[in-house]
Order: sequence, then structure tokens, then C-alpha cells
Amino acid sequence: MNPITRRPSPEKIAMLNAILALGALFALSRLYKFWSGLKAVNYVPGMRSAFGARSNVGFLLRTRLNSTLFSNGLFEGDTDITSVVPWLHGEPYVIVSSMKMMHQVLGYSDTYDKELSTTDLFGVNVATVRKGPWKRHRRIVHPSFSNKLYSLVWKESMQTFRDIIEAEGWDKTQSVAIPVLSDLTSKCTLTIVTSCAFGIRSPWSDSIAQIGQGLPLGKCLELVTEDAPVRLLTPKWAYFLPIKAIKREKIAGEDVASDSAEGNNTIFNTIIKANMDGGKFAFDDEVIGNTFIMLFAGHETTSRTLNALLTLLALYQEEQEKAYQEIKRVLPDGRDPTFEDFESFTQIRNCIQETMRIYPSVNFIIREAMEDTQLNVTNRATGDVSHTVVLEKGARVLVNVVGIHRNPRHFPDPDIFKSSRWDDDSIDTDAFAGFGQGPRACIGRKFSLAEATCFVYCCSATGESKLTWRRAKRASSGSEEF
Ligand code: HEM
Repeated sequence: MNPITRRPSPEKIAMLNAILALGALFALSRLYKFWSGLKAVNYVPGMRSAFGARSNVGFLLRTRLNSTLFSNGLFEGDTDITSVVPWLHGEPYVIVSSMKMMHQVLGYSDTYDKELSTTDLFGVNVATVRKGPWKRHRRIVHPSFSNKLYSLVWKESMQTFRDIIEAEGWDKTQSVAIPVLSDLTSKCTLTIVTSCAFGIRSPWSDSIAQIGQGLPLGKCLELVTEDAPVRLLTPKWAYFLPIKAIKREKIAGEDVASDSAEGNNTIFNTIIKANMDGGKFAFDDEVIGNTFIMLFAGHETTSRTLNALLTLLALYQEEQEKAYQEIKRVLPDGRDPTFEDFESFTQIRNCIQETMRIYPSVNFIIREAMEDTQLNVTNRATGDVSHTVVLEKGARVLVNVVGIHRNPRHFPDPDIFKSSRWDDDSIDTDAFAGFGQGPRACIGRKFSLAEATCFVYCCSATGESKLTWRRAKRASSGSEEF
């Protein structure tokens, strides 16, 4: 064959050149990304990987980085600092794992602020905005978090548990096997938070056994999104108009300015009331954003905590017994507890806190440096400041909650579930970051503690019941039996 005829055409050569040039450009851009990442963390030693600690692509591909970083919590080395610098996708982070360093980052100073969120699903809200507008947002939501709301949380939690027992037929059987515990806790917390946030009470009609992997979150959100924007955007006088879309029974029947109805203690109603100006609603996106964030901030977090709590109580029978004895002590007459009894359940609260220490449902908290600053780095063995690291404006710091909670300097025998450590005065409770720290700490702390306390009571109140844990027959199914 004539070799000349085998030569690629000029078009092919041009295309090949273009591909090579693009490849070279891409490689250069990744090299630049890596180099600027190293600079951003000021060359703090740590992981150098394809994907960053919070890279969505990394999460999708389930890279080793994402799983090892947060499950181990601690790192090799002499200090409580490390870093992650990705070269393919994601942001570089300095990672801190001690109480002192956490306080520098999350404390009351203007040096650090929230990392700007790229997506605000339902609009700007108190959890995502930066310091400037944050005070206004916090003022919008703060009135909701009162004892009136916590009483409602308590009542709804009790009611939800009664619904579960009836719908699942737990009162007719000696033992209950829960195939996937997270299905139960997730549905439970969603039911409670939608009820307390919006006054929407969904019946526990679908058995969790039938639900399997999928939860009716979509259905709930559908209900919520149907009502909320209409209510928010409709002036009061418009309720009298013969328009079907706004003349819903729910909306038309409610006087949002009145305090008399019990349902008016929902987060939604209180936010609306707090934003009424001379009898008119001060409608805007912020009210929507701030109401919806409660669903997201308050649902999965509490669900994961309940999941871990029940599992740990089942594994540590003596801790479960202590909680049970406390219930009998606080309620000797066998009555159901009310929210007024909440503060008396100190043992249960210790168990919840200890669960959140070992398995925090928010396992890292991120801040961005608003100015050039210095971070005082603590020594792993002594806790003293060993050196300082200079960070430039824009550097991102990840507070490793798991790392702090499992740091033996703060919590001796960190891997052991020991509720009594919270009665020990020598423990520095400021090292607990389960609900965050500083001005941006969780506003829903008491909400979820009340919910979880009530849940533990309800579990023990179904007769002389006992939580036990059995390994699932099929290891891959992840099911737990109680
Ligand atoms: C066990 C359950 C919960 C955990 C572990 C949890 C954890 C946290 C953490 C760690 C923060 C601080 C985030 C940061 O500093 O960047 C936070 C903030 C927040 N949480 Fe929770 N939370 C829980 C339940 C709730 C509930 C039930 C609600 C509402 C109903 C809620 C609403 C919020 C809001 C609005 C913020 C933002 C506060 C602000 O920036 O001013 N959380 N939460």
C-alpha cells in the first residue's frame, strides 16, 4: 500500500492538535488550581487529592477522601491542624480539630464569616447569610423559638409516637422489628417539623415497612409549597375575593394576628406575626426562606441523632436502664410527661449529648477568612499553642466537629459512650460543637432536644419495653432489629 495514502488528513491533524492543546490547557489549569490551593492553605501539610472535602463530584463518585476524612476524625501528626488541597475538583480547606482553634474560627469576631452559599434553595435565610444581614434574619426567626413552640414540639412528638404505635400495630405485638431504622426516624422528624413549622399534620398512614427506601418527603414538600407562597403573597383583604386559589379553607379560616388558636404557635405563624407592620404583612422572600430553612435544618439533623441515639441505647444496655429509671423517678404516678417535665430528664439529655458527641449529625462547620489573619495552632499532646499559621483573606477553614469530639484531650476515652461524662465538672463543655458555637450556633437546639427527649420517653413507655440490637441477617441490608 502506498504510505502517502495513510497520512492523516490536515483536518484530522488540526483536530488532534486542538485536542492536545485543550488537554495541555486543562492540565495547566489543574496545575494552577493545585498551586493556588497550596497557597490558600499556606502549605499546611495534609491530603493532596483529586477531589476536595466537599466536592459534589467527589461525593457522587464516593472517593476514598470523603469517607476517610470525616469518619476517622483525627489525623496523624503533632498538631490539631491539617489541610485538603484538591487538584481536580473542589475547594482547598484548612482543617482544625481542637476547641481552642474552633473558638478562634466560630467566635464573636469579624475575622471569619460564613462561606457564601452557591445555592439557596428557597431564598436567602438566617443560616446562609453573612454577618451584615444576619442580625435582621435572626430577628425575624427569633420570636418563634419560645416555650410556646417547644410545648407544641412536645405535644406533636407525643402525638406522632401514638400515631406510629397505632398505624404500625406495635401495641399488638411482643417485639417490633424495624427493618431500616432511619426510615422511621426520618419520617418521624419530618412529620414533627412540618407540623410545628407549618401546622400541617400528616397522618402516619403508610407503614414504614411499605415505604422501604423512599420517604414521602416530596409529598410533604408538595403540600407545604402549595400553601406557603400563597399565604405569604396574599394580602389579607384578598381572602374575601372569590378566587379559589387563595380562598382555601386553611388560609381563609385563620387569623394570623390572633394568639388564641394553638396552631398559631407554629414557626410560620410566629414569623408572619413578627413581620406584620401596622396590620400589614411585610412580605418578602426572607420570610419564605427563613420558614423553609427550618424544615431542612431541623429534619435530617434530628433524624440522624435519633437514629444514633436508639442504636447506642440498644448497644449500651446499662445506659438505657439509667434512662428508664429516670423516667420512673420523674413520673412516679405513670402519667405522660408534659414540656414542663423536660428539664428534669437530665440523664436522657446526657445520652443525647453523648450521642451527638460521638456521631454529630453536622460533622463539619465552614468559615471563610474575611481578612488576612493568624491561626494559633494547638499541639496534639499538650493543647498548648505550638505555632501560628498565617491565612490570607478568602482562605476557607473547616472546623472538624468529629475530630474535636474525639480529641482525647477534650473527652478522655473518646470512643466510649459514657453519658456520665456530662456530669463531670472537669469536662470542658465548650468543646462540644454538636449545635455549633458562637453567634451562629443552632437556634433549634431546644426544639430538637425536646423532640429527642420525648422520643426516648415514648420508646420506653410502650410497656416495660427494651431496645435491643441484632445484626441484620443480610449484612448489606443495613437493617436493625429492636
Ligand atoms: C440534632 C439536631 C440539630 C443539629 C445537630 C443542628 C446543628 C446545627 C449547627 C451545627 C448549626 C451551626 C452551623 C454553623 O455554624 O454554620 C446550626 C444552625 C442552625 N440550625 Fe440547627 N441543628 C439541629 C436542629 C435544628 C432544628 C430542629 C432547627 C429548626 C427547627 C434548626 C435550625 C437551625 C438554624 C436556623 C441555624 C442557623 C442559625 C444562624 O446562623 O443563626 N436546627 N444547627
